[in-house]
Amino acid sequence: MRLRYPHTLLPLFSSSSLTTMTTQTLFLSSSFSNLKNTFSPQTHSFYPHRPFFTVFCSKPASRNPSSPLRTNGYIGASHASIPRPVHLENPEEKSAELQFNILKKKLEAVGMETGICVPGQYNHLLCPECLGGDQEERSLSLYIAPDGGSAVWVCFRAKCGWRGSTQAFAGSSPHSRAMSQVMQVKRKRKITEEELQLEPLCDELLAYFSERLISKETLLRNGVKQRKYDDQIVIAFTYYRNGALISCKYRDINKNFWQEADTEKIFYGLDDIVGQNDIIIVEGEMDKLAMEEAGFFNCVSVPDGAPPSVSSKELPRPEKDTKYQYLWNCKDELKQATRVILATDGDPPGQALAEELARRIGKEKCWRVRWPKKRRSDNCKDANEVLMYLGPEALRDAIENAELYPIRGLFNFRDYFDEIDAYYHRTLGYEIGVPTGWDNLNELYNVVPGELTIVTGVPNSGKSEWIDALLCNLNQRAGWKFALCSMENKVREHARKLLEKHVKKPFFNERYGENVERMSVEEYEQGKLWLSDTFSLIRCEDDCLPSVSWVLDLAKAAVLRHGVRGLVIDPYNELDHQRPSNQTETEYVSQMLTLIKRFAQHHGCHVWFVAHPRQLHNWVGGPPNLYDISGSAHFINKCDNGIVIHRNRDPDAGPIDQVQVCVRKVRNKVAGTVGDAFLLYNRVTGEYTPDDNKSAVKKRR
Ligand SMILES: Nc1ncnc2c1ncn2[C@@H]1O[C@H](COP(=O)(O)OP(=O)(O)OP(=O)(O)O)[C@@H](O)[C@H]1O
Repeated sequence: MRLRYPHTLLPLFSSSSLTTMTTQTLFLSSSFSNLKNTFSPQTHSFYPHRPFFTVFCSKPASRNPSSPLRTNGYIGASHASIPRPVHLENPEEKSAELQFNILKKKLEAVGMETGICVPGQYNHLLCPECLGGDQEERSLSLYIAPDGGSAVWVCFRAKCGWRGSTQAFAGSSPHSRAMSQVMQVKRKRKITEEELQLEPLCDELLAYFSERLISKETLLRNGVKQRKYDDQIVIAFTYYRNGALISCKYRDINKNFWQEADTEKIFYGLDDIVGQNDIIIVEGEMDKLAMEEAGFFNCVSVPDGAPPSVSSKELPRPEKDTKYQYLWNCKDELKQATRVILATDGDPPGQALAEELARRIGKEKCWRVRWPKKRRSDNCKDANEVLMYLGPEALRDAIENAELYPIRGLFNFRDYFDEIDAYYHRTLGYEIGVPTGWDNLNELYNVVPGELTIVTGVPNSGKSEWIDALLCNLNQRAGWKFALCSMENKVREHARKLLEKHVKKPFFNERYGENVERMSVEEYEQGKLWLSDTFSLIRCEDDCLPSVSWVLDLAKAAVLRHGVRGLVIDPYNELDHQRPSNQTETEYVSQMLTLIKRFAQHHGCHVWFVAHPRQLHNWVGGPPNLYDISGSAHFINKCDNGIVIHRNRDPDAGPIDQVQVCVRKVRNKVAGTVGDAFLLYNRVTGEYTPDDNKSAVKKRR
């Protein structure tokens, strides 16, 4: 078999010629028929048109799964994966074999696996540059000339686009020349409408656009043309910059898109946004045309559609940002715009495109469009659908009602109106807090979900007792359930104290029972049910101290499993407070309280956190200050409510069962105000009642 060098391919293998290679020249070349005749049977499956077309065109943008040009454009080349032997019988053939082997070595030197490569065909390989991305696609299309003496390749992954060519021998004598260097070529062609043989749209295509409500005038203004490919007429969208034709994108009857080979990717309609303050970016040429029908000329379309999803990676450097080159190469036009309206498709890829564009343009000047409903259930997908289904007025409305592009962490009150409405109408309940159960204290303190109350007081002042009594009241009034992390309490002691308050009878009648009737077995059994139903216990079974995050994780589980509305952590010093050596206690407390507050807010759970005051040297028996809390002033700074529990121990100063509840801080005026309320403590049942003799409440806001 004789291998003949196809003269149409010769220019490919000089360093400059690859850039001048066009789809058209390859496509129209009469030599393909020669090739076909010459290389049978090896090339019997070699498609003269489509494969060249697909190899040397940029990646098509269509998301149509049936598209033969989709994703990697390899449809015509799949047979290349079947290795075919090359039979070389005479000296010329041996020489061809030699140069093919040299060529293979060169290709292997740049990382290509040439084991299954066949001359005269398109071979699918793993691209050594990008390794086929996450999917490890065989995205490199390698064409080896039928004589095995030269090769040209391109990677079809938009993010890679690696392309190049090489030949076995740079000169005439294979033995006298060193191996030529592998070249990478990324230069862009200059094109003209004449060269591309673009023609005015025929009546059939005008009718096609007319059905989509795109007028002839709009088509003319945007230079929409047609072109013959094979026997097919395709739509040609011309891409101009400063009045010069830069590229052309084609669309066939099956909605396959492809771009003129080796031309720059720019926005479609780029000249329309020059000097504009407001710019609209859409996802396709049809949408750009639709925008014009609605009166928006300041609109461009991206040249190659949307990505499947938002990239999780950092933004690449502009020169490496292959897919979005069209943004970088018109950055001046974009820079002068003060508002960029992203009117991409409403589907996930369209939204991913909006996000990718916004990431690059700067979200602060981006707006986004929500497409209106097409029918009762589904929304219009894009601008052209809005135009077709709802008309130009609706399209104008959609653009005029574009909303600010969301920026993570930056909100408007509007974003919270549902929540604020619920607050105003008090539909969630407890918006103004649950009363404590003691009328005099209710004027000062009410329990609001999601808040943090710090409770302090000197040792034995009755902090834990008072909190338990409060929980019992809240359960009785509002049915709240609680998670208890009370490290100092034995479980049975804690159960006793809670049951006494609930049943209002002593657990025992010895000593403190004072001949008051003891709770009956029935009452006790019922009480046990109430205990189990109302409280979840957070306890560290082993000897080590629990950390705050450990407690909060379990509290979260209690919220989700049992619907608890309150968490008690009693006391602070029984938690594990190991901190890094470079962190002060103040910093640590601040961070810890932030964690607790986040938990409270996120789960709408009120947290009572008991903290002891530091040692009071000259204590004269009065209530301590919140600033006396050991560890940090952050306790008072960060809490929503600060309460000091104090009890009188001097019979001359007043009744010794009197408890002073000093409300020292109330951040939320809806919840109460600062002041003191006096309760009387029942030693037998642990209950508290308002002290009627001391009903005056001091308010010192
Ligand atoms: N007003 C009061 N009159 C008399 N005894 C009280 C009063 N309040 C609490 N007590 C008793 O004081 C003891 C300690 O109460 P409690 O555990 O609630 O105090 P505390 O402030 O939490 O203590 P600690 O600082 O040790 O954590 C209990 O036996 C309780 O019955």
